[in-house]
Amino acid sequence: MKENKEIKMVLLKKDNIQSSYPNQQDKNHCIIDYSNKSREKDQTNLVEMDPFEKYSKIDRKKIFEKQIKIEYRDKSEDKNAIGVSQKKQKFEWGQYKKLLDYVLREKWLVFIIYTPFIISTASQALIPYMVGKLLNEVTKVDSESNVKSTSLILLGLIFITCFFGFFRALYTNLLGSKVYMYLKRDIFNKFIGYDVAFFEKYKTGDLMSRLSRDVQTVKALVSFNSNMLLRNFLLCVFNIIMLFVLSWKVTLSIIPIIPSYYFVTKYYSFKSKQIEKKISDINAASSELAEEVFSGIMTVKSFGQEEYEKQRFEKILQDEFIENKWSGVLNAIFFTVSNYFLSNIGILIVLWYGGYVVVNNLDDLSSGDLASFILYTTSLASNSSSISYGLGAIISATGALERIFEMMEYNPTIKNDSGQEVANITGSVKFKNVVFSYPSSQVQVLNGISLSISPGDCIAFVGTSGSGKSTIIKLIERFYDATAGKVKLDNLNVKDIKISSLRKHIGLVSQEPMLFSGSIIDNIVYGVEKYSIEEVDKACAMAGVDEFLKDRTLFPKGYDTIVGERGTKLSGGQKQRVAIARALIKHPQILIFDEATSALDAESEYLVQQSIDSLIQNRTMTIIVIAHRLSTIKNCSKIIVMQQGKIVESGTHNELISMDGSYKALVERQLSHKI
Ligand SMILES: Nc1ncnc2c1ncn2[C@@H]1O[C@H](COP(=O)(O)OP(=O)(O)OP(=O)(O)O)[C@@H](O)[C@H]1O
Repeated sequence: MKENKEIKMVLLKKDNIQSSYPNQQDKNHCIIDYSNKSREKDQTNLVEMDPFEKYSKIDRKKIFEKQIKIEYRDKSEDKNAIGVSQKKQKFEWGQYKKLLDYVLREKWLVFIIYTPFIISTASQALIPYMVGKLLNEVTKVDSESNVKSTSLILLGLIFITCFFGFFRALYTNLLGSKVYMYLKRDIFNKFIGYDVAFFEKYKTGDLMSRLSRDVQTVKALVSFNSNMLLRNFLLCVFNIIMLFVLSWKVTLSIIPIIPSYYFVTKYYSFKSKQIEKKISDINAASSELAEEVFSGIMTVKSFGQEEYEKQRFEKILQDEFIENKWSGVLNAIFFTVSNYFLSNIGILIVLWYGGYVVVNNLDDLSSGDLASFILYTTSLASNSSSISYGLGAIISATGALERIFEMMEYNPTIKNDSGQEVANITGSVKFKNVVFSYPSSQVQVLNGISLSISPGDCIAFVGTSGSGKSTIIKLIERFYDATAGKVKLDNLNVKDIKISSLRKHIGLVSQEPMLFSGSIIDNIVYGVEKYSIEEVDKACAMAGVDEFLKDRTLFPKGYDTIVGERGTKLSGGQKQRVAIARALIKHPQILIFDEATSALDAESEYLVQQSIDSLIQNRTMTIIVIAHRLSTIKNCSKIIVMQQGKIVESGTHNELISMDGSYKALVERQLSHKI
């Protein structure tokens, strides 16, 4: 690890910084991932830079005061180090083959789209030609009947273009919406089935982007961009043919304009993509800040930090404004050059040289043909610039597809569909020499845990913070697999039990109860297919929900009271009691309380504690508790004391007190602090 004094010596191109983030285990240790490839190639292009300018959450003041250590990681050779979103995007056929599978689920629609597509494109291509023909007729004397018939043909072409164009647009949008629905459904269904490690590997923001922005990009590709690209390409080819047919001499005179159009548009889309990327990064930073501030509004207010947060937001807004300003400048330049300058210059050349050709009879070109020629020229210009737009859209869609399919092809270590169904269990749990490290870290969190819990036991885990108590629960629930050793339920290795079957027998009440928006009863019967109202009443009575629901002035709708988003309309204690009722209605053989009262105030803690204590005393299932309350711990058949991933003591309350060890110290500390 390099010390901060080196920070100013780091010479890196801005684009070479991949990410900078604090180490999860140690906030005073920060990691900067960078790619060093271009260092050898182009030393002159390197600049001394501040690697933290990307609005990372790292406290910059602390960095420069050298309170934080910086570790640089050269990721040049590490292909997986760069998130897909940061890879250079290019066309990849493999991704499109996967997308094609989705598109071809609607074979008939694809077939239907291409019929109106071909007809509308062909008729549109003929319109400029017929305009020229009409002009020729108009300029002829005594040719009224031809004017009429030519006008009718032109009208017919316009009608055909509109009619079939409408159906083309309608069906391509329908196809795009269907692919969008299939893809979004598959993404959600895949994600929800993945193991917990997946949700640690990818940030929630990334998952949300796959489901929103990326699928939207793919939808735009299917419903619009791919179709338009093909249409523009066909029109370009047709325009060029028509220009040569009308007059190869005048065509040669405007040839230099066509590539100019193409290159101006290409440069514009390249530059605007760069600016868009910056704007989108800044935008993400502002959303992140707003989300953080609004979700932690109590803390912000209690520390009186409203002004500070306003300033942080203002700084981001200013940066966003500058980038938006540049985007505006770029747009103004582009539209002036392409729409005003190049197109008008093109028309001028055609009229000037074409007029000269017509007047001097240098080619077989009439004034009507000249009008067709101008229309084909402008059509060619706009179609060729649309092609480079379309190509840009395809490249962005490639990136989106790559990100989507990378996550959809994630291979979870814990699979939902393997293992056997277990209809009934007695509720015994065994750990045999269990060793465990979290997938995201090398640190060994459990070091050879062996324990045995008999059916109907009440076991309490106590110990210092970070000693591994909650980790044990996660292994019983099989959120993770033990790195070594065995976790057994009723003498069956949990790895051999089907996940849904395993979790059906376990009721978990965690520290922060997660309620879903909906009514109280919706939350209680969450995940239960069949229930009777008597069962709900019984679970509510055992959990103490009936205690607060009795108050009809506060809860006039009883079970049907809407709890609000994440249960915000209920107090912490009320939410926790609903969570207990939710665990009980499953009739679990193993009931787990993981610090169920620690996030509550004293009054709520007392009420929830009463429910837990009575459940323990009248228990009909195995109960596992992580708690610091002496009353709860005392009533358990066994207390396991943990320290640094190891069991250091175990026994009943009285046995442990007589051992005069860690447990006794813990109890004394608790009594002296009246915890
Ligand atoms: N998802 C995770 N990824 C990496 N490390 C983790 C993860 N969750 C917990 N840890 C680490 O595992 C260790 C044990 O954590 P655990 O939550 O089991 O402790 P605990 O005894 O329940 O603590 P507390 O009483 O404070 O809740 C801690 O050092 C913690 O930093």
